[in-house]
Amino acid sequence: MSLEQFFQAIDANQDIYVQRLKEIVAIKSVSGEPEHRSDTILMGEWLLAELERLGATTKRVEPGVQKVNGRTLPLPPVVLATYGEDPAKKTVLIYGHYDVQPALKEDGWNTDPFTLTEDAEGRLLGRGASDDKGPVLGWLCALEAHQQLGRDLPVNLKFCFEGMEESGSEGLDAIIVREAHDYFRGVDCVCISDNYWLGKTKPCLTYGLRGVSYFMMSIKGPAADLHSGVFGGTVHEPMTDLVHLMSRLVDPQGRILVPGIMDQVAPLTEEEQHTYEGLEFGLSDLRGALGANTEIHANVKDILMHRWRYPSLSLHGIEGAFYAPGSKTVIPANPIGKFSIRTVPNMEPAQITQLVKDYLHAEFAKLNSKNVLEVTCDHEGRPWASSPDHWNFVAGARAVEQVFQCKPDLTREGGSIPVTLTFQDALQKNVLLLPMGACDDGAHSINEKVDRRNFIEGIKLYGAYFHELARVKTNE
Ligand SMILES: C[C@H](N)C(=O)N[C@@H](Cc1c[nH]cn1)C(=O)O
Ligand SMILES: [Zn+2]
Ligand SMILES: [Zn+2]
Repeated sequence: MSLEQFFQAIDANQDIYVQRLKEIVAIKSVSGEPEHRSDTILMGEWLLAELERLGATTKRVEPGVQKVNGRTLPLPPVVLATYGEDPAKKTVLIYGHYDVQPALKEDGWNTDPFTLTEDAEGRLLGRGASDDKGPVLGWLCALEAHQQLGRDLPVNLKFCFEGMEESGSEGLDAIIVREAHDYFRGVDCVCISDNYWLGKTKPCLTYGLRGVSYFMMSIKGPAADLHSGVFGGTVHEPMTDLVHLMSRLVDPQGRILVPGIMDQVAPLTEEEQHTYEGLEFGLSDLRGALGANTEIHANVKDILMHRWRYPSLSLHGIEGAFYAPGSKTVIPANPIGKFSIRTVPNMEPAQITQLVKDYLHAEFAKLNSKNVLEVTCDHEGRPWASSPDHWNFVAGARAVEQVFQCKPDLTREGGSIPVTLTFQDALQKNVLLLPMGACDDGAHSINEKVDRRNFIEGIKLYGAYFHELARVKTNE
């Protein structure tokens, strides 16, 4: 089949695809919120039904249960599917996630986060539009378009879609390891579309990710919240201890204050130095995505190195503290500070957790507080760094050239998709990250969007990738 015909079909169907994206953005699959667990499961079921409609053989895998604040919640299903089993064709495994980050209109969204809304610039606004419902749906649209044109897919497909990626991918690693020589037998390469272009115009292929270790720091004091007029000045206030400890984690220049962390970072090699050259990325791209001029580093190379190859520590929030409008005079009894460390090669998650715990307990001891500190690591995912020389990347680059008439940038990513390393290790196959979204999509933020252009050209890219995979020589 000429790719031109396929591209025309995607253009002709684009409104149907956008409508379908609207349908799934409306499913509030927020994995981190127990009240949306049933919606998250529903989203998994939507995918199972859609895959079956497209003629795939599906398998629903239950990862088990999760304990949240004393409640036992079922984990959303891992959706596995197979489409085509022709031994003469290569088999590519596609991974994506159907859960999303929390979103409230009151956070500052201009539109309802769960109603996909297109603005005058062709931005499709809605939670998950870019991360990761747009890409997940995109793969299925590329498959459907082939069927509508009466064309065979040039590759066999396997799918693995999970519903807990935004909450530590609980249960997934064990399933991948278990299925590596069973359901995933015969897989030749893996492709994940769950990150973003460096800028707004040029596509990229991605060969590295940072890991993430997510911490909860609880300070327990009085049995219940207190009246600050009655008790203020007479008790050790948990918030005072917590805010002090949180201020000891990272300085305003982004330097991590926990001793020993930077010692583990892989040294910078001459070869790596060159990977920051010639990329289509400038300060204006960063500022555009930030919506501000608040960058720490002055030049592009430093910015990218601090996103890709150095760790960072971010403070996310405080649970159990007063945050509503008004001026409630309360002393919170048990606030929980949340922060995470983005990890890089050669950091070892277990050692990082120990360093953080030891440091925070030592700092807490200096306060002579009678409150009780507990530090836990909620989830940890390892960093991943690969090489873009594999034929899987060659196929990805050729697909980019077919759709965008340019060579892709080769990038690493500051975010984390811990399952990438699991696939690479358990299957012993190459993993390519092939993003659909742009740098300013606002994933995890308010007003998340995917541009109509990225969504539609992204579907073309996935189809072109299937064809280039079929064509590429495995020794290229
Ligand atoms: C890059 C990917 N789309 C993503 O957003 N991953 C999350 C994974 C995560 C880990 N803990 C919570 N979410 C991320 O990088 O934050
Ligand atoms: Zn995400
Ligand atoms: Zn994602």
